[in-house]
Amino acid sequence: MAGAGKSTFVQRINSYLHSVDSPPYILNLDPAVSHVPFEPNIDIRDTVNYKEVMKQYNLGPNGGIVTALNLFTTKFDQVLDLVEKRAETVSHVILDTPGQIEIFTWSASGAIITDAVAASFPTVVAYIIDTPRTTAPATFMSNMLYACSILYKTKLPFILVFNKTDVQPYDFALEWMHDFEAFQEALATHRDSRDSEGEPTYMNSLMNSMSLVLDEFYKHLTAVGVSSMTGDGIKEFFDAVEASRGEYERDYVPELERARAAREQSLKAVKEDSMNRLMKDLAIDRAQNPEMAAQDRWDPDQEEMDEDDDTEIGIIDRTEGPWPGDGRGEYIDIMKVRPQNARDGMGKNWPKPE
Ligand SMILES: Nc1nc2c(ncn2[C@@H]2O[C@H](COP(=O)(O)OP(=O)(O)OP(=O)(O)O)[C@@H](O)[C@H]2O)c(=O)[nH]1
Repeated sequence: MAGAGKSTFVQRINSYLHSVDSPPYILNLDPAVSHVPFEPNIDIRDTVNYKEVMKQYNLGPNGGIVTALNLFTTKFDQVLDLVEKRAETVSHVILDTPGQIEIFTWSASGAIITDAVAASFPTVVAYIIDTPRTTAPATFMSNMLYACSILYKTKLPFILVFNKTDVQPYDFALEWMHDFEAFQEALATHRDSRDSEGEPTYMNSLMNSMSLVLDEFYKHLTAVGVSSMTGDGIKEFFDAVEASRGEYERDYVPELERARAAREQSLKAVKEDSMNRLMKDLAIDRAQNPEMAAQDRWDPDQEEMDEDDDTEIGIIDRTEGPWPGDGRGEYIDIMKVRPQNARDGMGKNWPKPE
C-alpha cells in the first residue's frame, strides 16, 4: 500500500534489530525510490538505472519498474549467493519491495524472486497497512482482498501489519476480522450503504457476501499493530515472525518439496518424450539421406569458436568493500555497456524483453 509507511517500517525493524545486536541484511528492490531511510546491503539502483530503462524502452513509470526488476532478476542468483554467504552471521534478511504491490506480486520477476528466496530461507510476507486510512469498511475490505490475493499467490506465512497505531488504534480491525457480524453491522451503518430508496447499495451487498469468503482467509494469518514512528508493537511483530518460521517449516517446505518433485517428474517425462521423438526423426532422416548424415559430424574446432565470451556483471554487496572498481561489482549504466556493433540496441548482458 503506497504511503502506508513501508520504508519507515523497514527502518524501524532495522534499528530494532541493531538494538538487539542482530543487524539484518537489507535488499532494496524498488528501482524508483529516490530516498530510503536506511542503508541497504544490496540496492537494485546500483545495478539498474531505472530512468535509463524508461528512456531506452520508451516506458512509463510502472513499465520502467517492471522492466528494471526483470533485468535485476536475471542476476538474482548472484544476489542469493551473497545472501547465502551471510546466512551464518545474519538472522534476518529484509526485502523492501516496490510500493505498487501489484508490480511485485503479479509480475514474473516478483514471483521468481519470492520463490527463489522462499526456496532457500524461511520466509514470511509482511503486508503493511495504513491503519488510519483503513477505518471505512469498504477500504478495509479492499485492503483485505489485496492481502488475500498475495497470500494465495505466494502461499507463504503472512503477517498483517497495522501501521501508524500512534494515530489510530487497530482494535476495530481485529474486531472486524474476528467477528463477522460486527463487520456487517459496520457496513450497514456506514454512510453510502443505502441507496435513495433505503435499500442496501449493490456495493454494500457485494461486500456483505465477500466478507463471508474473507472469514476463511482470516484464519490463515496473524495481525499485529505497530507504530513505525514510536516503535510500539515491533517486539510483537518479531514474535509473530518467529512463530511464522515454524509455520514455514511445517506447511510451506513440504508443499515446496511436493511441487518440486512433481515438476521434476513432469519435466523428465517431457524430456524423455522429446528425446524419443528426436531420435526417431533422426533415424528416419539418416536412412533417407546417408550422404548428408556422413558429413554431419561434431567439429571440436567449431566448439572453441562458439564459446561464450560474455563478461559477467556483478551484483554489489555495498558492505563488502569500496565500490566501484574493486572487482566485486560494477555499476551498470545500460547506455554505456552497449557493445559497438550491437544490433539489438541493448547492453551485452541484458536480454531484450518480449
Ligand atoms: N504517525 C505515523 N506516521 C507514519 C508511521 N509510519 C510512517 N509514517 C509516515 O507516513 C508517511 C509515508 O511513509 P513511508 O515510509 O514513506 O511510506 P511508504 O509506504 O514507503 O511510501 P511509498 O514509498 O510511497 O510506498 C511518511 O510521512 C511517514 O513519516 C507511523 O507509524 N506513524
